[in-house]
Amino acid sequence: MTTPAQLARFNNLTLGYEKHPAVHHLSGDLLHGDLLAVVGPNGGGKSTLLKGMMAQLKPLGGRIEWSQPPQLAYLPQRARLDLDFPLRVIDFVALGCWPQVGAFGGVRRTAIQQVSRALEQVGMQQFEKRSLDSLSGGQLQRVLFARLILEDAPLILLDEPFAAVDEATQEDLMHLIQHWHQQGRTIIAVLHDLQQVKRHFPRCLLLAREVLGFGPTDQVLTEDNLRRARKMQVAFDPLAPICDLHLDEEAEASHA
Ligand SMILES: Nc1ncnc2c1ncn2[C@@H]1O[C@H](COP(=O)(O)OP(=O)(O)OP(=O)(O)O)[C@@H](O)[C@H]1O
Repeated sequence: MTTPAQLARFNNLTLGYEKHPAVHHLSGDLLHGDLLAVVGPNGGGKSTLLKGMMAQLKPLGGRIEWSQPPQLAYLPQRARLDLDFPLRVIDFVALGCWPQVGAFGGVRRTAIQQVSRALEQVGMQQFEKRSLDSLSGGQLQRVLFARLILEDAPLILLDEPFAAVDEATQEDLMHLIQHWHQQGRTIIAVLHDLQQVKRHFPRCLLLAREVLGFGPTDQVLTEDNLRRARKMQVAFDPLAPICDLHLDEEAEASHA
């Protein structure tokens, strides 16, 4: 059961691949209107957690209890995106409002102004007619954020939104995230810049397969916790012992 303040509850959640946990026994709450950073070493399970939240991965153990079915928008890691095709910026961003306007007809009529406004918000109004594959990395990231604006989701998951993005672009995109937060949306961002997390994110999850801290950022990003995070061996090891819980049975029970 969740309380009204909770959007979701991680209940002893274990996620992984071929029964080897990548996120191990996570418990804690995601609150409505949270601005939560997920930090930790490479391979620590941050992207895996987002995949679990999107139900792309079924829990090996435990569960995520949602207060209501989640309506979410997702920004994947840029390295995982293959946008090397000649789609125009305007058409790509318009895909963000596909669910509202339906597949046929309406896009041009109803969405064109919204698309222009979103591109203006990210400073890309001059680029409407350009093809995606002609954009620089930072410009592409702005366009991806414009599409998130159109998706208009109450829960937004961002996987390394500032990777390989210059300072000015980071600042602009951070403003947009703060704007979303002020609108009452819930935002979870996977980040590596701890100073940025301390400055802008009130809550934080430190993940190195195990949960090393989950709560107010100043209580999570302590020297002690960060030292422990650095020491964690988080490489995926196919020979590592499988979690000693009866994971299958537990997952079965949680889905019953
Ligand atoms: N499809 C997969 N099959 C097997 N193992 C995987 C798969 N995807 C991820 N892993 C492993 O799960 C572990 C967690 O990966 P994940 O991508 O969640 O880490 P991360 O914290 O997001 O890392 P990074 O900071 O490097 O992006 C890693 O050891 C990774 O190799």
